Amino acid sequence: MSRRRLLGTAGAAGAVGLALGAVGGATGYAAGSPEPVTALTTIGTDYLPFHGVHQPGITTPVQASGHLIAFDLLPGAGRKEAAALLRRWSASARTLMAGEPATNGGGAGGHDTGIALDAGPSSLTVTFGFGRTFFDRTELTGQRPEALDPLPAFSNDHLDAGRSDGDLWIQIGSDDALVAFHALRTLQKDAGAAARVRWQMNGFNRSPGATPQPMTSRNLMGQIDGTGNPKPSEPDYDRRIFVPSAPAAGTPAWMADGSYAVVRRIRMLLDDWEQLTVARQEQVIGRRKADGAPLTGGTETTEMDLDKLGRDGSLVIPANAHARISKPESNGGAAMLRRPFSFHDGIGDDGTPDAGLLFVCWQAHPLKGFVPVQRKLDRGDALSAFIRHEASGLFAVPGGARQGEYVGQRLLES
Ligand SMILES: C=CC1=C(C)c2cc3[nH]c(cc4nc(cc5[nH]c(cc1n2)c(C)c5CCC(=O)O)C(CCC(=O)O)=C4C)c(C)c3C=C
Ligand SMILES: [Fe+2]
Repeated sequence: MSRRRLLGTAGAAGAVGLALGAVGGATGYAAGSPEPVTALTTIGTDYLPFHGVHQPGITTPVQASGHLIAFDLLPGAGRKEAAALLRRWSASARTLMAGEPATNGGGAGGHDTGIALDAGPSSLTVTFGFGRTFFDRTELTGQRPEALDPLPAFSNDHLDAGRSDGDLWIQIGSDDALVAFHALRTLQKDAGAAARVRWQMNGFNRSPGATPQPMTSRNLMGQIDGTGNPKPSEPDYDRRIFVPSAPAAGTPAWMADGSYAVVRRIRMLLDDWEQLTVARQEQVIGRRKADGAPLTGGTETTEMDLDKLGRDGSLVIPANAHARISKPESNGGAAMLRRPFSFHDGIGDDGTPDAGLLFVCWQAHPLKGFVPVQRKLDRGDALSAFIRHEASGLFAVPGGARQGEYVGQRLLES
């Protein structure tokens, strides 16, 4: 049974999937065994469409496993080669997100590597973006959005140029690590003679089902991280995250329904952080560690009371608390959708964990999202003493590919 058929059955309804499983559909570890075959869990069957108004992987729930990868076009590769590459990448993304084997598997004879065999789509998303340098290399400078102007330098930056920026960027996410790695290998092979990897970062989040009920994920500092994100129920949700369908003057038409991704590799100084008492850690953020509730009381979803004073007359949520400073109300309304992965790359040269946050945030314009907030954080965030920004990227992520289109077609064929 092909991965596609598996999806078609199990993805349609759990009961149907179960029924087919019972009549012998091969679902992985049980294949070839005499035991009755068990249907995929919902983690395997969960499927997100490739085609749509927006690219997947922006407002879709963050997955357990992720790869961020930037490519530079190779000498001799221009607009034509870039268009062919985006066409190949889009075809692979569509195929893999549907749970089918890769058509350009890269093994001898082009067969699929088999890394994701037996698994369902597992919420795989693949998201493509263009970096500032892409536009000169492809002689599309006139189509470069001004929103791709370089990010300002911040005092807390320790940026490694080799792990920053890039002509092209891909974000891969899946709730299965093998499905995510399979997509990574396939897309790397698709790059062929057109582009080479500039940098790659691997991340993770909590697995679905690990907690008794779904909840906001924790980061490697142990904090509930994501509470203050814009909510789909809020009237300005789309406006904050996406470029309008009819972009304003100054924004090229090909960015309609697109978004801008700011990517920061943020090292956490975990040895220092873990020296703090929980009470002190909570003062740094302004929220309780156990349940993410504001220090002013309530539950995770209760609004912070920024004016509340304690018995000693000082602010309950300190003036330099991270959650206070980063609030839209403290930044002229600037807001972003944070969709990060944690990372851990072993022990660094200094003997401390090379671990932290692959901070990915999405906004309609970086000057209305990341930039003003980071400027403010840079000046007085209590968290700054415990983190270090080590790499940075800003990418224009075009709207989703409609049926029959590839991602970026409206730019590359403009
Ligand atoms: C410039 C943007 C931001 C960076 C960089 C950033 C780094 C960073 N944040 C945490 C942990 C938490 N952040 C929280 C809230 C929060 N952070 C930002 C922005 C940046 N964070 C925003 C916009 C917000 C939401 C503020 C609001 O509207 O309430 C929180 C509190 C819980 C939550 O709302 O998610 C935590 C915890 C780390 C560890 C980190 C770098 C490693
Ligand atoms: Fe934050």
